[in-house]
Amino acid sequence: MTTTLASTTPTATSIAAAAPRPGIEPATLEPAALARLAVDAIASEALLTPKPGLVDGNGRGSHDDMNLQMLLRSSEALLPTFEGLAGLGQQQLSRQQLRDRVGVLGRSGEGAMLQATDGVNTHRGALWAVGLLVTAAASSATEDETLARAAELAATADSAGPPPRSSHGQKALRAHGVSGAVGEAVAGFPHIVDVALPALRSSLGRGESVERARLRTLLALIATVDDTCVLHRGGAAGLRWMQRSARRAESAPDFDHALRAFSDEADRRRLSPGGSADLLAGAIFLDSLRFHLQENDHAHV
Ligand SMILES: CC(C)(COP(=O)(O)OP(=O)(O)OC[C@H]1O[C@@H](n2cnc3c(N)ncnc32)[C@H](O[C@H]2O[C@H](COP(=O)(O)OP(=O)(O)OP(=O)(O)O)[C@@H](O)[C@H]2O)[C@@H]1O)[C@@H](O)C(=O)NCCC(=O)NCCS
Ligand SMILES: Nc1ncnc2[nH]cnc12
Repeated sequence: MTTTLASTTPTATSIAAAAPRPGIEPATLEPAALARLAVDAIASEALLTPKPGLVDGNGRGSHDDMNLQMLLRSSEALLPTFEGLAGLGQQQLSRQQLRDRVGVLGRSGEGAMLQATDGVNTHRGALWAVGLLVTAAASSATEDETLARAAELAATADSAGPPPRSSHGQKALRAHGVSGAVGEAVAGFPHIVDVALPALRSSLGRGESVERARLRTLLALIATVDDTCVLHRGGAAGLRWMQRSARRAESAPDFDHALRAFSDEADRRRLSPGGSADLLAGAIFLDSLRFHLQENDHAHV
């Protein structure tokens, strides 16, 4: 049985009321519905405000070459790629065949993103993380299975791929010995599983708003991720400052004031936690998947 996506917007109360359940069935969602959830997750991250160093509803953060409209255009441009990835995930292919076809589609998605942004790298990391999760979710019965399949896909060599390019991430990886976007995926997205989803769900469980829960989740990620975007611009000292500031803001008595101050200072220092933003989108995607499946499930009771 396949289910199309109900056009419902999660509210704090409805999400908090939905207890985790084993045995949910992502594989019953149509590729188009999975793709819409993926794009919505990436767009929700962009719209979340205020964020330290990142583009948000207040402005460009520490990015001279991006703005919110560009990020929203870029998210929407990824819709056909996500739908194609979910379709691939549902085909009977060997692991290697699937990896190679995902690589081809992922690179063409990067092309669509760059066309929508006149060449600016807005969402390479989001396409990588959420693309793997969408592919995996299309044929998985639980959240754990989705994460395990995504990790397996990331760990499989892309035999159709070009030689690795010299990206900011590659340079940070060499200079600082961190594992970056690839290491995160191969390890099964530990920052989504152990940091982001617990932060998101515990905040929602306490009755906080969806927006507050996502801001707390972003801070929890910034405090722990070795973000190659921060390393590229600020080196090890920049990363240490970013992580310490996120921890302080997270536990400050006046959360809104502390987050605003952190955001202003990160903008001023020109530091941007783009990797944490992408992992937040991944966590929102997984959580929204669970929410919609529960909604659909309840509708059938
Ligand atoms: C395998 C790929 C990820 C490519 O690998 P590559 O080594 O080229 O990529 P990296 O640079 O290492 O990382 C890619 C992006 O991942 C985000 N990221 C950073 N750290 C982490 C982390 N610890 N965990 C998870 N994710 C992380 C980050 O993306 C965000 O930052 C982008 C802006 O970055 P950049 O342009 O470098 O920096 P700016 O500050 O904007 O530049 P300046 O203004 O200073 O000039 C932004 O896009 C955010 O998304 C990293 O950039 C993968 O892409 C790949 O192989 N693709 C091939 C196709 C494929 O197989 N796809 C499969 C799935 S679809
Ligand atoms: N909100 C954002 N601002 C800048 N870069 C990003 N990469 C992913 N999300 C981003």
